[in-house]
Amino acid sequence: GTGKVTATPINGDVEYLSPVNIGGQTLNLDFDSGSSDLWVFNSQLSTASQTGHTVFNVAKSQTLQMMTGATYSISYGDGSGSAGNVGTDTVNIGGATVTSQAIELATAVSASFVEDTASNGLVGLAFSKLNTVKPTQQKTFFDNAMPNLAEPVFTADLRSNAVGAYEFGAIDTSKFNGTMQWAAVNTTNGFWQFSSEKFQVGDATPMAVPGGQAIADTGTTLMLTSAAVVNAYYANVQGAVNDQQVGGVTFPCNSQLPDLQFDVGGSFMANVKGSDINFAPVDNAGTTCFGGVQAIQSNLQIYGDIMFKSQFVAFNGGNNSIGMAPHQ
Ligand SMILES: CC[C@H](C)[C@H](NC(=O)C[C@H](O)[C@H](CC1CCCCC1)NC(=O)CCNC(=O)[C@H](Cc1ccccc1)NC(=O)N1CCC(N)CC1)C(=O)NCc1cnc(C)nc1N
Repeated sequence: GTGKVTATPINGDVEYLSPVNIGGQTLNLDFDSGSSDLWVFNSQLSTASQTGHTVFNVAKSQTLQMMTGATYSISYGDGSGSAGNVGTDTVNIGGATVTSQAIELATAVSASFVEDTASNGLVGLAFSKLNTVKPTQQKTFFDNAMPNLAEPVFTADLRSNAVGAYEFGAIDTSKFNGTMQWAAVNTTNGFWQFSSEKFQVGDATPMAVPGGQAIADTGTTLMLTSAAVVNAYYANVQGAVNDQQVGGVTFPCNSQLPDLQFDVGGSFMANVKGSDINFAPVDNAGTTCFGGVQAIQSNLQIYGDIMFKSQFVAFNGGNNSIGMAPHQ
């Protein structure tokens, strides 16, 4: 079978939310190809933590079965996290259904999750080896769904300030231009990781990237790479400054940002449109804007939503590869 759901950008493309049906109850969740836990806001949480959220009511599901003694605890790159207990239930994502999916039921969530009332949890779509359930690690929705999918794939069609889609089991060729190009994924770290050894602005000399590895992460808002690449890119932008106050590079909102190409698997260069690198204004007047490409101190670069807004991406769990093509 196949399954398709909308991916709706929230608060200026900070994240994308999709409807998921769990035991008959529908919640808007954040699909995250950078982690492997499916966890939800639920009726076990304190009333304070539930404020403003749609929660999964554990009493109302006819099919929820608690997993005795199972717990989870996860922390994310931005310092947020959640923890709780675990059950299994039927999960239906746009028609793709798993009858006994591990559902992680938060009994504690960090403040940033409480404040982000649009999101009621995450669907982890990285590799199951990263799942945090103890004592028995659980499988992701994609791993469980794969045997019944028409093709062992899911795709991310994320749009700038417009509704896009996640699809399981098929690659909709009407959603991208030209031929999709593929690269091998290294699953050692549990991420959708591929080699990405260089960047290029226009027809300037390509810039090498130390470590030369990247992950495709729908759960990260920005595109995070080496400081050297960031500085070389914004050297092309009049008035760009590294503003510690704001926490990264800003520039005049009316700047003409150049496109940025990045290497995928050493086999092709994919393009990020300059317009997608203008992430958002930092001031009310909208004169100074925050860059979508920012520096990270890590030998693993993180290509987040900024990249997905320029590239239609296919994740192939059958042969562990990643496909990219410019959006239609
Ligand atoms: C099993 C763990 C799993 C693999 C985990 N994976 C990740 O952290 C990557 C994953 O994709 C997570 C998924 C996020 C988590 C927060 C909620 C939204 C989804 N991504 C990140 O943490 C990347 C950094 N965060 C982000 O990109 C958040 C995402 C967000 C969006 C909306 C609301 C709130 C947060 N957005 C921002 O920081 N910004 C948006 C606004 C802008 N003005 C600034 C940048 C990990 O590596 N954890 C190890 C880890 C733990 N602790 C730390 C400190 N670092 C770590 N790497």
